[in-house]
Amino acid sequence: APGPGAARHALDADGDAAAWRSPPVLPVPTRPLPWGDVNFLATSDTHGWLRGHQHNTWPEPNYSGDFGTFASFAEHMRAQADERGVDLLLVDAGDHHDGSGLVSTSPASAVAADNIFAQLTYDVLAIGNHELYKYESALDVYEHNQKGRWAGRYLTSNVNITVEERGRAVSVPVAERFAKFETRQGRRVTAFGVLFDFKAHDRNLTVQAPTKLAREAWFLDAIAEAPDFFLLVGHMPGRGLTSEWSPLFDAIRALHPTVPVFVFGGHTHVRDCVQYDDRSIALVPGRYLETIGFVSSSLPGAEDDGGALDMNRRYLDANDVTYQYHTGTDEDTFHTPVGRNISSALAQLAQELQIDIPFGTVPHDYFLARHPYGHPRSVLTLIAEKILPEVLEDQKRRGPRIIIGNAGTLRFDVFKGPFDRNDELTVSPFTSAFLYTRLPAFLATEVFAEMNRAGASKLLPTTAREDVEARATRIYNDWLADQWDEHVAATLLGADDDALAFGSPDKKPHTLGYVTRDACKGRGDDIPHIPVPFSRDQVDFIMSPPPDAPDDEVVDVVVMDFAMDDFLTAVHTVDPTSKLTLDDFEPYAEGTLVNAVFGKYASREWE
Ligand SMILES: O=c1ccn([C@@H]2O[C@H](COP(=O)(O)O)[C@@H](O)[C@H]2O)c(=O)[nH]1
Repeated sequence: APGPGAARHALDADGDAAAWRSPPVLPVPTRPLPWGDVNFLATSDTHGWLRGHQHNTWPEPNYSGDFGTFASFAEHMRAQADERGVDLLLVDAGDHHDGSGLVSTSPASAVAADNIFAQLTYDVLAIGNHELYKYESALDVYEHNQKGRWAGRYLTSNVNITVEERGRAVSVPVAERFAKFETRQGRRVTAFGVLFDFKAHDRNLTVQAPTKLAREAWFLDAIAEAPDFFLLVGHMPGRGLTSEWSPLFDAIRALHPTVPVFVFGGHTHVRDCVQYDDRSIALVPGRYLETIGFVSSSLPGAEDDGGALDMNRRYLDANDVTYQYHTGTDEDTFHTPVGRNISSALAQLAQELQIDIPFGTVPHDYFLARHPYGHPRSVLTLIAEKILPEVLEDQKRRGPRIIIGNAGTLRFDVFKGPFDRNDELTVSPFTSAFLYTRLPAFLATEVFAEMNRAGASKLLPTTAREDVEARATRIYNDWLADQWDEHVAATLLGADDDALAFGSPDKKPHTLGYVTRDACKGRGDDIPHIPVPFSRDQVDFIMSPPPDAPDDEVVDVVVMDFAMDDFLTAVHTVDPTSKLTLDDFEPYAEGTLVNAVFGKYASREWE
């Protein structure tokens, strides 16, 4: 049976009552978790998906558990850990903001959603880049931390905020810089919370590069004494050339060659795992409350020979079938009071925000990345060719125009069936506005091509590493593309997907989902899946169809404000003599933000 969230749109998939009567059947896990002396449950990049995934188009049902059922799961897991005499810690690597109606309706709704999030006790949390695009978001984290929302466990080792204290502006850590605490089994932990060297943050916020953090006197002081293990939670990738963990890890290893180090990353939205050495493990637990990461490890005994520890990981699909299998519970015994409270608080918040009222009914699925840009069922094509040209209206400017925006503003698929404000904010949560200038049509088209050639600058975790696979969206897309290409190649070769079948024909995958290849031993995915189709032909920027005007005609060129710096850079690359600056732009369709264009279109075209 699907989780509670799946029911809401049970009519969506086929638009008839049959879908309601036969909700998707989820596969049951078959491998118990490999518990160790210390165990972790990890989330990251939840982006407000606290009500779980509510549509029936696959692979959505895999992720139908809401944050309340996750809380019930975590509580049962904690109780199991106590019974076994081992530790279980909960960690989260940031990016709570931007992504659903709960967190993206307004700053106040994001605060309310985070207050519900905080009903589940976490051991360590870190901040993400989406908490820093707007000063107010970071200020909220700062103020609620001061009021004890996360009980001293929200760690911002390298992120400061400028606030007013006694009439003076001072730069202070957004929350705690580090934490030292004891687990329930009495193990001493030293923990940090780190963000990658993020540049696109708002004013009055500071992010220190992890390389610099690793040289800070306070950091060296904090790691001087050996704990039973180090816990590094942070919003950055776990491995590859992009990994920014190495300076911190190296600083720890220089002092403590054998103390276990557990790293929990995020930002890239992938499932990933690597061991830096045989006493450390780094895990990235996906995105959007789709995946719960599980890590377990043996710990050195009294007579430590310094040898390898037994470290394991598992990626759990976030649904009630998974949760009940791994806790030996059933529908009657699974839900805990905290879990139920969280689920009903989320439902009540959604009701108050009025995000479940449909604008219209989508005739068929549109996918963010299953089709190439230009395909009629691509969300990118939909917004560029249909939605923006139709709903972006400026009463004073009726002439020909070209509209350019960043594809990163679009975050999810649009599914067949009722389309409501929650769906709208899910696909496009950002409050980007539109500005226009006047340029020859051919120049705008060339600038658009140059923007895609250069790529979106704001995706770079570090500007110094432009030439590597450092773009978070690219890492996620490449990960999906590799899964799909491998599946297609295997199918063409006539292989029977044995690699995915967990060695047994009756366990052959039959549902779409993630098929993870990472750098840790054994199989990470709890459930074997068939990968989701993916097209590599994606773009960083989208453009409306050029107007029916001569190439050299000067037209309105409308640009989404978030893409403005990349637009101006591209203008000066294409035409080095251009003097165009931001001052040459005026507001266009004032008051229309990108997070409201889908709803407008749905009310008109999908009613
Ligand atoms: O106002 C905004 C803020 C961000 N974006 C885009 O979001 C992604 C980054 O998101 P991650 O979840 O951290 O990967 C990037 O594509 C930004 O361009 C935006 O469009 N508008």
